[in-house]
Amino acid sequence: MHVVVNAAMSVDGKLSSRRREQIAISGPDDFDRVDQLRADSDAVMVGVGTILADDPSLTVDDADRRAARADRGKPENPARVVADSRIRTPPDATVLDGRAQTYLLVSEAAPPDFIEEMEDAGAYVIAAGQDRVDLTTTLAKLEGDGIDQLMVEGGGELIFGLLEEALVDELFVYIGPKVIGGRDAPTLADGDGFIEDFPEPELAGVERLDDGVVLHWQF
Ligand SMILES: NC(=O)C1=CN([C@@H]2O[C@H](COP(=O)(O)OP(=O)(O)OC[C@H]3O[C@@H](n4cnc5c(N)ncnc54)[C@H](O)[C@@H]3O)[C@@H](O)[C@H]2O)C=CC1
Ligand SMILES: Nc1nc(O)c(N)c(N[C@@H]2O[C@H](COP(=O)(O)O)[C@@H](O)[C@H]2O)n1
Repeated sequence: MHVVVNAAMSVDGKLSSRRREQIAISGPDDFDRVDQLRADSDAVMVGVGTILADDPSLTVDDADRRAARADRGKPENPARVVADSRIRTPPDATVLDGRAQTYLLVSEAAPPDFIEEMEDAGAYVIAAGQDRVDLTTTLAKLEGDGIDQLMVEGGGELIFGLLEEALVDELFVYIGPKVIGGRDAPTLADGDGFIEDFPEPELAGVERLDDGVVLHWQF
């Protein structure tokens, strides 16, 4: 499986403010680039923190891109994947609207009645890991289901979890003209942080876009 992480961050590395509400960091050209990345992917993944904060659709906006996917024999939209250890995804979340297949990755600690509720809402549930999702195992199961190209849109906890398990192949970071600040605001990679063996990706590209810049890193 090839894993591509994409996120937009402020000048000071924040994905949002301490209120964890969605903030417009990038502009229309960057959203178009992100839409193309979605269209090129078999699935788009987020953590449940992003579901609760943003309620994203994770679908492809551009009708031509959806049609091009259908011409290639693929579903119009990539599958959606949510890492949600104990199931906090609301049954009325937009990712469960039936516009694409949705996988919920949960841990063994997920309450069985919640699992049933999610399955009733149309999600395909994959469980691995004691207290939090075992990302290596669950991504391998997704690959077994035909997901070869996985795009990850955040947030910071999930991105760190993937980096920690050396599961990231590429990272696109849009840096927009805003300073958000705040010690409790989410950053690109949260979790416990590294204290040694820091991942050291190579810079593969730099592009000016909207009023900011996209950095492309390869691991
Ligand atoms: N600017 C941008 O591009 C984006 C910004 N955001 C922002 O990020 C914030 C949400 O990010 P976070 O709170 O960090 O939540 P998150 O979206 O990273 O989700 C974290 C949750 O994922 C689940 N998880 C399960 N297994 C895990 C594992 N092995 N490793 C890590 N997480 C695991 C846990 O339930 C954990 O609480 C919101 O404020 C949202 O607006 C989110 C996506 C993109
Ligand atoms: N690329 C980008 N730029 C920004 O300025 C952002 N705030 C975000 N946020 C993420 O974009 C996703 C929106 O999804 P839908 O369009 O609703 O499908 C979501 O994951 C946000 O967290 N991204």
